[in-house]
Amino acid sequence: MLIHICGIDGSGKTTLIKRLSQYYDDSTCVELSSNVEFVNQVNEICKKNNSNRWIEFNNKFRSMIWANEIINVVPQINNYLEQKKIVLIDRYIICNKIYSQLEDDSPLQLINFIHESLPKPDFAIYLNIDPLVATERINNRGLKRSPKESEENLRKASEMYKYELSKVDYPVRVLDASKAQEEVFLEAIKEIETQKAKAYQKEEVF
Ligand SMILES: Nc1ncnc2c1ncn2[C@@H]1O[C@H](COP(=O)(O)OP(=O)(O)OP(=O)(O)O)[C@@H](O)[C@H]1O
Ligand SMILES: Cc1cn([C@H]2C[C@H](O)[C@@H](COP(=O)(O)O)O2)c(=O)[nH]c1=O
Repeated sequence: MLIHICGIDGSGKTTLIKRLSQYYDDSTCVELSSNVEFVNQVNEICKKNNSNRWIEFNNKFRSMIWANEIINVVPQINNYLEQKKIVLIDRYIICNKIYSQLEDDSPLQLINFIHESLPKPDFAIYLNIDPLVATERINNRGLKRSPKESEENLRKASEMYKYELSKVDYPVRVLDASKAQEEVFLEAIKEIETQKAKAYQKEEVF
């Protein structure tokens, strides 16, 4: 079962995925990390030249780097799905679609073609949060903020998530991510159990 945990930055995706993967023995989280070395090197080179990757790479190019990350984890996802694991993933199709259009809303056909070739999530959990609350959390985290975490971008991404998720042909459960971590976690479990029961019923029929 492939579950896409999504939401704007600071909505609590990493926190929730970590808890769910500890709770479910038969789960695994798929991390996108194959280009990390490349991105770090680009950052270093840019820094030496008083620049940064957001100046040097346009939005579409950065999105292709992340699309490539997704392509690279597909064999891993398929392998886990064959083993009947619960696969938890963040930064998947919808996320890539949104960030590819955040600063430049012209569509990039290639991104859509890539997305069509990827394993479809069985369902998504959307962590809904006011961008202001997300901003506070990001600030409290104490890490350097990426340009895409500006309040304006969070607001835009929040609207885009709602629009994109309204178009998908798989179930989407919207959770109130401003609630306490424990509550969000329990509601996510409830949803996973519901979807597991439905999937089980389907298997029984066929
Ligand atoms: N329900 C919650 N209530 C309060 N704080 C939370 C909650 N969930 C997560 N946090 C805190 O908010 C911060 C952001 O959470 P987290 O890193 O999980 O979000 P994220 O969606 O993965 O962000 P990003 O996309 O930027 O990586 C962390 O400091 C985390 O401890
Ligand atoms: C463009 C884009 C970004 N992301 C996510 C992945 C990383 O956490 C950050 C960093 O992005 P940056 O543009 O390189 O600063 O954003 C993503 O998931 N999908 C994308 O298309």
